[in-house]
Amino acid sequence: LKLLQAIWWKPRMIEKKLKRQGIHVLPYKLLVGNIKEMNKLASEARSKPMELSHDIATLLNPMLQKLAMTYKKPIAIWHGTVPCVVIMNPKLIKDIMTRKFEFQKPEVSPTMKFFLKGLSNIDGDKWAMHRKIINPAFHMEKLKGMLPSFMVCCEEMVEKWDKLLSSANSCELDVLPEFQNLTGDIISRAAFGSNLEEGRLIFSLQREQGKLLEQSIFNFNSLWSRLLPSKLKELKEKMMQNHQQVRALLQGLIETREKAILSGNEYQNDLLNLLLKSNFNEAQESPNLGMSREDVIEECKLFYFAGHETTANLLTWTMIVLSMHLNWQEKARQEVLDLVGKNKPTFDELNRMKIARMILFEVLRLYPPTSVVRSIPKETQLGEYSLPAGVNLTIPLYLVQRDPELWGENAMEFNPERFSDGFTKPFFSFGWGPRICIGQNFAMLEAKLALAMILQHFSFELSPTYRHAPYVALTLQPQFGAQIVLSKI
Ligand code: HEM
Repeated sequence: LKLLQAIWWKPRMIEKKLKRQGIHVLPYKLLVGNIKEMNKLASEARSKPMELSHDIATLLNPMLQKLAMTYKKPIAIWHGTVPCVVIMNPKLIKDIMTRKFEFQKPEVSPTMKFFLKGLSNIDGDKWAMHRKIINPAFHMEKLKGMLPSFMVCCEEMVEKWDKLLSSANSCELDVLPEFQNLTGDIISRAAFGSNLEEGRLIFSLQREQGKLLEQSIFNFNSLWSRLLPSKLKELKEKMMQNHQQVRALLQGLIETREKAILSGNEYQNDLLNLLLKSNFNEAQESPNLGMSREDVIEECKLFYFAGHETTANLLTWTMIVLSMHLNWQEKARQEVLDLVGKNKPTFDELNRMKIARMILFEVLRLYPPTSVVRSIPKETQLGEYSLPAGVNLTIPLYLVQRDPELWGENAMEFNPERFSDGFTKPFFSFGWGPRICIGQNFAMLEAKLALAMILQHFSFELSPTYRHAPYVALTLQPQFGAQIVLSKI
């Protein structure tokens, strides 16, 4: 009876409640919901070659795109037995993202829950305390102190690319793995600058952990693996080994740093140090406040997951888009050369790079690395809708930020001028409200620096081997890589 209730009766009841409020609900299909047909339509769309355009929603999720264009109100689709209400209205989106205690992070698989416990996956008072402690580490003046670390990593990448061009005028390069290495290295240095070797080891283990987690989600969702759990068990054992190794390394680092802070022996201002100092200050106010050592370990691990792939994708799409729009590549290069010539850009000079900033925001509008999802543990009012408990809310940023009603008839076009006066339209690529991305200034600074240094040294265009195929694999990536032809300037 319980099973029947979960897979048939409850979905039926929710469907009725949603329909009564004028929400268009796709018919519920026992157990699988609409996932199967959604995936089928997406793989059909992907099997055809796509022209070089920014109209990518038809490729990412053709079913959702059609529904969103047909029904201007919220619609609901089924992820298995879970109803997902798709929200496109910016007023409702801001409301959801502002009411942080009512609209919470959704339940993830038990494996994800065990291995990812940091800021982005916690709620309530614990989240508020962690956010307060971590915030100071990402303040602008702290980021300014991290710029030399960012610079070293970018210089290493530019030197490597220079060497590739030492015997030829141009060369082809898939920039996606290049930027994954760059942002991984930057976050290692920024987080554990004074213990770089351990930092790199921690993050290479985290990288492997990320891949295993991705596989575990796939396996967890597949019915066969749940019936034959040996594959899942193997994955979990490997993940557990990595988890313990990372924990031991971080514990050692934290103990040494804590001793140094207490004895007044300052380390340089990397993220770990800033976090520990802020935690000490919090604990001094009251012994009940402050994060435990376990919490600090989890937050350090999260920096890597949250900050590495997202920024690598931003840089990758920027290279692709600037190869499609050579006039903007030239404008951005001119700005960099006018401001700094071939010198290393300073923090203030980077802040003055307006065209680079406009380009990065326009790329983030069209190619947001993630979408946002929330759950509601109890019946909740949202605008005119009363949403029943158990419903998830999905905000597909790649659709919202292409909506012609919000962004104008030319919403599909790449036009960085939209951001010449800052944010005049609803822009959610870094989230919104109290849970807005804590690392957004960090990401923008590293992306701007990397872009400026690339523009100083190279011109680039798309390789004939590049196939435009945006694809969601946890984050939005080019499915077959980002092959670019680089030439030296
Ligand atoms: C282009 C790069 C990035 C993008 C597009 C991005 C996007 C986002 C978005 C959309 C959220 C909100 C998710 C939600 O509300 O469900 C978020 C949260 C978060 N991001 Fe980023 N992010 C980027 C880079 C970074 C970096 C570099 C770091 C750290 C070094 C970082 C750390 C975090 C953390 C810890 C959260 C959780 C905040 C909270 O829940 O309070 N992100 N990010």
